[in-house]
Amino acid sequence: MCEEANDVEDLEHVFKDANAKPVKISYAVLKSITKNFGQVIGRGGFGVVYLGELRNGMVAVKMLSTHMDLSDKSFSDEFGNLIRLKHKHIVRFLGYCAESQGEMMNTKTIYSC
Ligand SMILES: Nc1ncnc2c1ncn2[C@@H]1O[C@H](COP(=O)(O)OP(=O)(O)OP(=O)(O)O)[C@@H](O)[C@H]1O
Repeated sequence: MCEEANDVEDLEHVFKDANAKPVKISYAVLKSITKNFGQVIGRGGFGVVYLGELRNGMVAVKMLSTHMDLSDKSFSDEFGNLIRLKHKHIVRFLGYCAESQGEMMNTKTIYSC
């Protein structure tokens, strides 16, 4: 359904092109732009939000809590809705990551700016 952003340049391309469609982002890219999830900018009902830095701007990276028992269907319904949202008063959804890796086992991440 989505193109893949496997390196930071791919994501920077999506960031600068307002008409670009949201992409599937690799966990390595999220880890890199958040400097290993080093700076928390907020906490919500479903998880923690981290600062991500691209060369052309800053983004918010929302990581869903591992304690949430979210089925794959609920997760894909959620990002399916976010992909369709487009409004001047709503932050743009750039993409999502659904990889389980190492210390982030079973974590699913949504990424927005
Ligand atoms: N795009 C963003 N830019 C800047 N700060 C953000 C952004 N998104 C989230 N934050 C920060 O992170 C906090 C938590 O965001 P989050 O979206 O998780 O909140 P929420 O409204 O509780 O959502 P939910 O209940 O869906 O988890 C916000 O209150 C804000 O401080």
